[in-house]
Amino acid sequence: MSRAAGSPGAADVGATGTTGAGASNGTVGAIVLTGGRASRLGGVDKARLAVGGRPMVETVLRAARAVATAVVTVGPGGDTREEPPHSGPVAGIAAGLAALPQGVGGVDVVVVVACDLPGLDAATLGTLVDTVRTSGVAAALGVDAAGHEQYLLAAWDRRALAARLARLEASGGTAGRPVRALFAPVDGGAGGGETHDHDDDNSSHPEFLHVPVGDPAHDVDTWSDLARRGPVALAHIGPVLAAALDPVPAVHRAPLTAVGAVLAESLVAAEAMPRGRVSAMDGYALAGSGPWRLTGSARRAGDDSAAVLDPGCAAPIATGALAPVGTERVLRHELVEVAPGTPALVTALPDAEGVDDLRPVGEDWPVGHALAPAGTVVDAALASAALSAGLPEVAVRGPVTATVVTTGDEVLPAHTPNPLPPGRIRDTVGPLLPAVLARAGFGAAPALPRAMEHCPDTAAAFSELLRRPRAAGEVLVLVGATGRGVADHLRPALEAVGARIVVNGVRVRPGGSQIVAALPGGGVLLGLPGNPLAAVSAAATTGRALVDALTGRQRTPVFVQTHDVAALSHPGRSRILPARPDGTGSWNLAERVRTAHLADLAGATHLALVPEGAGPGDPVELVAWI
Ligand SMILES: Nc1nc2c(c(=O)[nH]1)N[C@H]1C(S)=C(S)[C@@H](COP(=O)(O)OP(=O)(O)OC[C@H]3O[C@@H](n4cnc5c(N)ncnc54)[C@H](O)[C@@H]3O)O[C@H]1N2
Ligand code: MOO
Repeated sequence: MSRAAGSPGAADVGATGTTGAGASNGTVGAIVLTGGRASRLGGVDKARLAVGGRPMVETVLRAARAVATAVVTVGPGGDTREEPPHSGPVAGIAAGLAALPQGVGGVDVVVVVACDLPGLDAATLGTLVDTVRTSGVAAALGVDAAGHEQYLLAAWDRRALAARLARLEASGGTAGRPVRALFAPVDGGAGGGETHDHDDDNSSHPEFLHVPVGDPAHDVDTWSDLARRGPVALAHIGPVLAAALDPVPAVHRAPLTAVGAVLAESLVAAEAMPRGRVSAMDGYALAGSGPWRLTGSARRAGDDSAAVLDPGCAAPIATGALAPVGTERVLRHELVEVAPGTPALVTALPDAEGVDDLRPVGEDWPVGHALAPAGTVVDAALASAALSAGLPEVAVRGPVTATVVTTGDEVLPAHTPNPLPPGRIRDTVGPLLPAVLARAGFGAAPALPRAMEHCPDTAAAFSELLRRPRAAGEVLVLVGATGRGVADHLRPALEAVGARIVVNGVRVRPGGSQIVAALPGGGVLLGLPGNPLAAVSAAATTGRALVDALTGRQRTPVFVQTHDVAALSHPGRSRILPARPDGTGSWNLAERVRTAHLADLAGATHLALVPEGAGPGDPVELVAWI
C-alpha cells in the first residue's frame, strides 16, 4: 500500500486544524488504518481503491481532518506502522495512539477509523466524538442500518483506549488480536464491556455506546461491496464479475464439439503418447548388433500381429507401425545401406551414430499427464490433443451465448433505404456485434447480416424482455438505453423486474454507462451504451470479462509499449482507443475518437486500454476486437 496521499507526515502530527464538531474541552486525534491485506479483494491497495472517483482513504482522511487536530495514518507508507508489520488492527491502533500528541494539550478523544469506509463524512465522526464527550463512555461506535457494529468506526476516550490496549499488551500482546478484543468485557467493572444502543437510558453505565450512522458504517471488503458503490475501474471489471456471477454448470462433450468452450477440469491423458513402441520413420526395425540380416517381414502401421525379430535381424518398418517384439532400434532408410544377397545385409551408415527412430511408449506424455489446466479454452489444437490422449469426452463450461437486441425508437434496421426520415438513423452496430462478441469468446457468431430483434422504448417492452426465461450462460446484449435520459428505460426496468445489478457503470471512456445485471428469468444482461464505438468497446472488454466469469476462463493479457501513453491517459478514468501497428514493433493509438460511428475504428485491429493515470512507458493492454 502506498503512502496515503495528502496524509500528514510526522511533522504534521499535532498541527492545528479544524476543531471537533462536538463540545470541545480537549483536542481530537484520529487514527486512520490503511493497512490490511485486502485478501477478499485479491490483495489490491484497498486504501487507493476509488469510489465515486476518489480513493477511499482520501474520503476518510477528509472526514478525519474535519474533526481532528492530529491525524495519523497507520500502514505501509503511512505515518507509522503496526509492529510487526501485518499484525492486525489492534497493533495498528497501538502504533497510532503512540504517534498522537500526549500529555498537556494532547488529545482526549481518539477517532479510530478504517480506510475502507467510502461513505464516511465529518458529521458522522462529529456525532461519535460528541457521544463520547457528553456520555463519558469509553467509546462510541458506529452501527449500520441493519445494526451491525463497525468496530473500526469509533471515537474513544483516549485514556480508556490506552488502558484497554495496555491490558491486551499485558495479556499476550496486541499483535494478531481481532479489533473486537478492544471491546471485550473488563472483569470487575460495573456494567463493564456492555454495549448499549444510543437511545438506551444509561442507568447501568455502559462502557460503549452504539450510534446508528447508516451508510458511513459500510466498509468495502469484497468486489461486490465495491461495485455496489457505483462505477468500477476498467481494470476491476474481471474480479467484480467473477465475484458476482456463478459459472455455468460443467458439461461433458466430445472434444471436437467442445471447441470454443473452457475446460472445467484439467485435461488429463487417459492414454500415453505414443500408446505402443512405434517407428518414427520409414526404415528398418533392428535387433541385436549389425550388420543385420534382412529376414523379417515388412511391418506396416496398424499391424499388431505377434511378429518377432530375432537378434542380428532387420525388418522393413513404416512410420507409425508397431515395432515387432525383439526390436531394439529403428533406423530410417537414409541412414542405412542395404547390400543385396540372400539374405540382404543392412549396415548402419556413419551418420546413424547415436540415432534411434524407435519411439518408446509415453515418449511425448505418459498416462495421467496434464495436457492443459482448468480454465483453458478448448481450441482446435487442444481438441485434437484430447483425441490423441484417448479422451472420448472433456468437461467444459460454455461456450456462453449472446442474444443481441437493439433499442431506441429512432433506430431503423441496417438495410433501411434512403431517404431516412428526419431524426432517424440506421442500426450501424447491432449486426456486427455477434462478430465482436465471438472474438470476446462467446459462441460462434451467426451468419451476418441477420435480422436484429429491436425493443421499443416502452417500460412494458423492456420488462417483458428482461423477464423472458433464459438458459444459464445466455447473455442478453442490449444496445442503448443505459443512460438516464427520458427515453432510457433500462435502469427503471431492471429495478422493476428485480434484477441484481452487478456493474453499474465503468470508469472508462467511451462506454462508461454500461450495465451488467443478473436477470430474474435466468441469464445475464450486458447493457451496452448506444453510441456505436462505445457499444463495440464495451462488448469487446466487458464482454470478454463476462465470458471469463461465466466459464472460468483464464486469459493471459497482451501488454505492449506504445507512444505517448502518459499524454493520452486521463487521471480519473481509463480510455479505450483504436490501435494500429506502427510498422516498427510498436503501436499508434488514436488520440481521440468520435463515438457516434465506427469510422475511427476502420483499419484498427485492436483496442488499446489506456489505464487511468498512466505514466510514460507504462504498458497498455491490447484487445483484438474483431
Ligand atoms: N447527460 C448525459 N447524457 C449522456 C451521457 C452522459 O454522461 N450524461 N453520456 C453520453 C454517452 S457518452 C453515451 S455512450 C450515451 C449512452 O447512453 P445510452 O446507452 O442510453 O444510449 P442511447 O441514448 O440509447 O443512444 C446513444 C446514441 O447512440 C445512438 N444509437 C443507439 N443505438 C444505435 C444503433 N444500434 N446504431 C447506431 N446508433 C445507435 C442513439 O441514436 C444515440 O444517438 O449517452 C450519452 N448521453
Ligand atoms: O460511452 Mo459514450 O459513447 O462514452 O462515448
